[in-house]
Amino acid sequence: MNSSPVLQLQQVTHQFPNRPAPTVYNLSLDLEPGEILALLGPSGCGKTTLLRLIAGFEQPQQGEVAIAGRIVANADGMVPPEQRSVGMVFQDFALFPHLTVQENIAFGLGKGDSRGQVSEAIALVGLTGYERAYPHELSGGQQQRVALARALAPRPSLVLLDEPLSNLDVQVRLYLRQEVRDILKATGTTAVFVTHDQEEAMAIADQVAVMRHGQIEQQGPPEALYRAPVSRFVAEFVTQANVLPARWNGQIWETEIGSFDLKSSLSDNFPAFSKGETADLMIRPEDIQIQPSASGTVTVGDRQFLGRDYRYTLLTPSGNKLYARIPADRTSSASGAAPLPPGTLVHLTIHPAALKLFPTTEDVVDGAKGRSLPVA
Ligand SMILES: Nc1ncnc2c1ncn2[C@@H]1O[C@H](COP(=O)(O)OP(=O)(O)OP(=O)(O)O)[C@@H](O)[C@H]1O
Repeated sequence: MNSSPVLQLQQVTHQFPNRPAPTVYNLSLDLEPGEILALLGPSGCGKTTLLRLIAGFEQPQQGEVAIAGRIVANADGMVPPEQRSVGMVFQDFALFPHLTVQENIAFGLGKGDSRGQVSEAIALVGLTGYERAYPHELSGGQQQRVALARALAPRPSLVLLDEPLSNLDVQVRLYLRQEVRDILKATGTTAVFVTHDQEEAMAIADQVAVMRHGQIEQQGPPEALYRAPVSRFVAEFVTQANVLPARWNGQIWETEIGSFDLKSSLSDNFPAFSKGETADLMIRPEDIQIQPSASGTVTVGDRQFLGRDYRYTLLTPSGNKLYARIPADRTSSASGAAPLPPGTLVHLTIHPAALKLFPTTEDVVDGAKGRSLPVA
């Protein structure tokens, strides 16, 4: 089996003429055959621009893009999109309204392609029987399946999907997530898709690349990003972790909610610290356990029922917020943990092995600002 990368980017840089800084900067990545890669990151980090560089709608000023072993773009020139063996799926479906399902799918096929490829692609996305329907006669989810069938029908080396589910209702998104993954896997398709939804990225992709300021901050399987985020940014973006300041007292890390021995959770490249220094402590919402306690210093601010679990908003003595996710089946009679009404004083239990420490940074994920907590 040929295991050379289907997609290879080497030190790719792209800057729009009217922008003060590159949108994609010195970015390298490899994608193996049959793998699905999610480009995940906040608005404006360069995800779509990177996808357009791969598709051939933008040309890099530096570096090189190769698809199926062929260089398709560098600073000297580029192969046009239609000659890259790449299928595209867009957020707005981009179907031709005056063409039927089968005509839309046949549109991208060359002369040498068979009619059988159209019916094969229609069957693949579960739309057999809808061949003669027009896009306006289909639901949003069905239209996006037509777009996926159209992208897959020519059997491209690579399929690129730009926020393919973001125009759909939440229910449709949830089942189409699984369907898209199943279809890509069934056909052994190598794919890159853009999303700013971390749950979607984790659900669909084999590899997730978290982008920030035009670079990949971390790339790996979803589990690796979740368990071992390399930075506070990745931790907050991927796990929506709580972050609070911790101070090294020479022996232990002190925080507003307790002290922790963090020897096992310090990353190898963490700089040496001296007494009194502070760092950012990451606590994942699912690693917090709460018990009602009259001597507790943290108060339940709010409680939301999310089906399988409760999401508690906890207020620290200084009034800042921490989020905890507690399984809903852990009833108060069994463990005293849930459901607790707002106003309850609680004691927190957090296993130190689940914690991570990062160098203090001000540059946090949008929307996560203002969550920092003072050290007691
Ligand atoms: N054609 C363009 N000309 C100038 N600047 C552009 C152009 N396209 C994108 N940009 C800028 O490049 C930056 C990255 O845009 P891009 O669309 O790649 O981000 P993104 O991560 O996909 O964001 P979003 O999730 O909001 O779609 C933004 O600051 C954007 O304004």
